[in-house]
Amino acid sequence: MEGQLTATTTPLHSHKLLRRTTFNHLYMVVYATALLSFLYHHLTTLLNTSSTSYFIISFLLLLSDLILAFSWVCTQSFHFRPIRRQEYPEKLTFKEGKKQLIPAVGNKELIPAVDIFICTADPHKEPPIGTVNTALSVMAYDYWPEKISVYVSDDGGSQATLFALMEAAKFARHWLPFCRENNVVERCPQAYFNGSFYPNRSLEGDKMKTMYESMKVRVENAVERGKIEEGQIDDEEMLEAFSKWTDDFTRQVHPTVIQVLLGTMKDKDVTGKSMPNLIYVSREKSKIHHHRFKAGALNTLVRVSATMTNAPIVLTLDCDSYSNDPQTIKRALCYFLDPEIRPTLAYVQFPQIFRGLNRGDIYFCEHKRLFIINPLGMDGLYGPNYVGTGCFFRRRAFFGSPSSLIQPEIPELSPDHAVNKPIASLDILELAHCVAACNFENQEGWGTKLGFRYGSLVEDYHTGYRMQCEGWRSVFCNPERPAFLGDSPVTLIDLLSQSKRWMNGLLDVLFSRYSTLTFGIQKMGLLMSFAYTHYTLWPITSIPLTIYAFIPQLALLNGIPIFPKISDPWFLLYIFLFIGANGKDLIEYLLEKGTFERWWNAQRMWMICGLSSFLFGCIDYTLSSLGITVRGFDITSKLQDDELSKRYDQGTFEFGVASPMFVPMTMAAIINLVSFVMGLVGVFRSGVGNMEGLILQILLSGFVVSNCWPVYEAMVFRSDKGKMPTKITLIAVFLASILIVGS
Ligand SMILES: O=c1ccn([C@@H]2O[C@H](COP(=O)(O)OP(=O)(O)O[C@H]3O[C@H](CO)[C@@H](O)[C@H](O)[C@H]3O)[C@@H](O)[C@H]2O)c(=O)[nH]1
Ligand SMILES: [Mn+2]
Repeated sequence: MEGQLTATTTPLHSHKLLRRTTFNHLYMVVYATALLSFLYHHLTTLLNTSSTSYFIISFLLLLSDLILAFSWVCTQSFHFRPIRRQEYPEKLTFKEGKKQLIPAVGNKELIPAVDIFICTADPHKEPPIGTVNTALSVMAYDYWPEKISVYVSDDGGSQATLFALMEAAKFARHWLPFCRENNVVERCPQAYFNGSFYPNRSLEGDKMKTMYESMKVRVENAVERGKIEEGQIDDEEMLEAFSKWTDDFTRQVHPTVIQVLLGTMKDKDVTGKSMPNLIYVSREKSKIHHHRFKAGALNTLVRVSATMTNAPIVLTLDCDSYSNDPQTIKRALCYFLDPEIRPTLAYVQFPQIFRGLNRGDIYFCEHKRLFIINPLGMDGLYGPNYVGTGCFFRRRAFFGSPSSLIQPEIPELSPDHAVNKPIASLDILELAHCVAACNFENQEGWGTKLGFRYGSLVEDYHTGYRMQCEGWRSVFCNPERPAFLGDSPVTLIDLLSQSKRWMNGLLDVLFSRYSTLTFGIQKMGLLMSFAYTHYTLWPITSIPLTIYAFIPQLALLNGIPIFPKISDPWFLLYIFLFIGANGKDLIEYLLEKGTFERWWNAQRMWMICGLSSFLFGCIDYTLSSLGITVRGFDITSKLQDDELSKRYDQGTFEFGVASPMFVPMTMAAIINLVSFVMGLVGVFRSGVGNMEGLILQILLSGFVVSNCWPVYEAMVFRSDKGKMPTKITLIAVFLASILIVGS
């Protein structure tokens, strides 16, 4: 369709500095001064110690505090110039026909097409019905359907996923007009039929619901059987597609499968209107070529989509992040169409927001800092980091810096190439297969200079970072109504495995030649590179967290005072630093619509991760760097069983499996309890006066104990499947006793 989008009145967006900024600056000065005096005090203590054990303890504490202090310095980047944006999609108007006069205000633009990438990788951990819902929710965007193409990348190479998308294509013919005609806001069918929107029931709605439910059953059955039998398919073309799953077709080794399920030129919905394109892509896999996980999948989609539609705007989504607002494309366009920011704008990132979190969000899946607070801060600098899903890119950004376009190996892949053949034509399909093959990337470029970057398990963070180093900028778009909703882990081990993978990926970047501390500083200056460094330091904070979880407590048990006495003025400084950091954090959390309960759980998860996923991430990274182990991308499960969901909804921690990651935290729980109790006993026996030097250590143990409540519960009081496995408890008790006796 020809036509133009115009902004009738400018501007399409605005932003303002957050009111808290002045306070932030003031706080920075005060806290930094306190921190400096604290480190000075530390150093003098260290230099004045005579005994060796005392020296070792002081040294470890100084090391911890230096790491924490540097991490604090890095976080200040987020508070330096935080901004909040607003966009006005209603100001985008549309004029049909090329010749029509367009009001001479604002900018004129041909309606940009959008290629939407959805990644899935495992039909068992990521049920295809979820992918179907995500695909349907974006196909139903309030946008010109012929301008939308949805590409689903299936790294699981699963017949069930292809089958599910075939079903989605059929259902879409009814669903899209239904949404349009009824002005449905909730365009993800599962969410619509479950949610609070469905009460306006209608005959038509009920019919849709029945249709949806029966599709769901067919899809789930297909997953269960794992194979599609001939009888289930009547379409010739589809039969041919399924025939690619020969006996030697495995997830790790198989040819490319590309199937156009809907083509906008030929397929119409039940009311006769055009449909978006829907394309299934399972790239070739072989044992000789590394597939580069998600980044590899996305680069394949960049190329395949270039041959088929080559839209200037690309949206990346994980299979679980469905669209929650049909206006989202227009919202993103408010930035992409602005001529002022356009030349360097690489991407518009929406926050990751999760559905179904329990009230207290016990595992801190919400990641309010990562997904909301910090991006607001980076937005006032060069823009937020890319978080893997819910992000609109300008295709051009995959091909070199804003000032120098890197031409890909064939002209058809270039961002300015115009596709002028129908997507299902033989030429196009042949080329699409060629660029999806494993050996296509043998040439230099992809993953280093072109497309999504390789070399880190957090391809999202790495890609956004490298683009910003090249001179690209980004925008954080955080509308009132969440644009996307996703799934989060519901068991502790899932969360920790995810977090461990992230830590591995962050270390990949920290120790690469593109390190945020060297390359980053050169390319982007201190503020931006410190913002990025804040993340690469996450795994490293396991060092101070581990030291603080054991050393002061063991010293307390041995009656060794390591912090200032109550009567010492330095005591107040310690208290101030603790309360200052936590208090500021809490205020910020509450200002961004958080609750105290969630904040408390967030700081608890920080401790838990510090003693598990951060620590094991570092170990994992070291082992694999030495070539001892091989790392992979453990996909986060998006499944939930009923009993498990019930425990999760009640806010009960799920341990259940005997993972080594639970050992250090369980040991810490035990040691802190013992030292806290012994400390209190000491105070009762000999009075506060004689224990003056140990009070801070007792308080610290008490604080850890109050955070460890779920661990005690899981060790002692629970009998359900999610309790702490006895094996872990025994190992932890054994190791903790050795530490106590040996110290
Ligand atoms: O070889 C792979 C591995 C994963 N994926 C897809 O990657 C996405 C993210 O995987 P998930 O297991 O959900 O990881 P999370 O840790 O929950 O994801 C976060 O962190 C990832 C980086 O580690 C980012 O890619 C994600 O966008 C971000 O949401 C999913 O859609 C997967 O299907 C692939 O396509 N191929
Ligand atoms: Mn995920």
